[in-house]
Amino acid sequence: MNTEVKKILENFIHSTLQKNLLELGAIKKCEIVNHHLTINLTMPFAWQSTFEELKKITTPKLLKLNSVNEVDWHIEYKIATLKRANNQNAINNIKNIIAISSGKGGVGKSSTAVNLALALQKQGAKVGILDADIYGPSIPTMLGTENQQPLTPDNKHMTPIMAYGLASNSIGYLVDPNGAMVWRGPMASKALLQILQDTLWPELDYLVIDMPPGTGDIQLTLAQNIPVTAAVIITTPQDIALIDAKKGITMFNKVNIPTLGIIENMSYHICEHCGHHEAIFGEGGAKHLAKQYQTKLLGQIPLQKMLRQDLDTGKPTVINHPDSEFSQLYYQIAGNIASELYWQGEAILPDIAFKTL
Ligand SMILES: Nc1ncnc2c1ncn2[C@@H]1O[C@H](COP(=O)(O)OP(=O)(O)OP(=O)(O)O)[C@@H](O)[C@H]1O
Repeated sequence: MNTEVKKILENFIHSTLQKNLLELGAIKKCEIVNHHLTINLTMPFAWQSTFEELKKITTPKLLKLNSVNEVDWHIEYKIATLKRANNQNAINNIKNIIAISSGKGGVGKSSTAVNLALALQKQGAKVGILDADIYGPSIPTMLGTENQQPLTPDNKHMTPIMAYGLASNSIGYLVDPNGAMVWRGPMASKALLQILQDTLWPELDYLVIDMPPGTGDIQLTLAQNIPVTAAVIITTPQDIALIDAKKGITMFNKVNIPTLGIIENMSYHICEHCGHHEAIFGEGGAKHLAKQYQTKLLGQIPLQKMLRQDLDTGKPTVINHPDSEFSQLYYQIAGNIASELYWQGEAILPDIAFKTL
């Protein structure tokens, strides 16, 4: 590799990189032919927006070199399969499972889960979402798929419902909304595990699971029995939500599932008229909580009418307003999640993780 090019690539520093691109082994080709530089990268975690930054920052530097007058960038993803908590068996075709959880209902767990799943996809990954929220399965409405039902080609397995490239399954596709509310205890956790296992998931780098809110028996049984890689806790800034978020972290600790971090939703309100930011539910709580439990504050999402309106029409903001500042926030948080998962985890061979039906 040309030493000057190498130096420029080595010097690219970013919060998603704990090693530089060369140490990570991400540069698969770096070749100059007739002043034409070709750089091929292979990344083990979803990284598309940082790749765009890399190009923007380093291309002008590379073009200043005498030996280069054109730069051609390529990226491909071979997302690493990371060791699951408690060495559980993998679900067929799924590399990594991320549980999105909240100690308390109504904090925006499902809204965040669906936008993050779509944002992970935009970051270059193959993604699915499982709505395990038995109390109020809202993902079908948020994806605009509430009138669809999974097919059962062999009367045992289900084909997931595809929406915006996401593979989804939900208890909401299978029972009517009123029926879902009466599910209790072992029956609910058993049904959810069955949905997870009996869905014919396509090959997925990440499956996002929208967990039922709370920290009771159902949540504990699920956390224990799903081969989760790591959990993310959603909270709002109110004291009451933060107290419950603590219970969530404690629950995951109890079953040895690492908490990747906390996302604070409805963090502040942006005035539609003057753009003023107001922390109506209080300030600093999630940051303090993350510090106290030695985990990260992965991001803060404002209270914003557009986020709710987009979900109500079945087109989450990441799809309906992909260039908005709110979508940028979701991309950033998704990038943080993918990189944190990789750096905190231990890569294992995918063929060990995969089992056949
Ligand atoms: N940042 C936000 N700005 C505006 N509205 C939001 C925001 N986050 C969530 N909402 C709205 O708040 C309501 C509750 O959100 P959501 O269903 O995601 O919460 P939840 O924690 O999953 O709830 P439950 O525990 O009942 O399943 C929804 O109408 C959603 O559109």
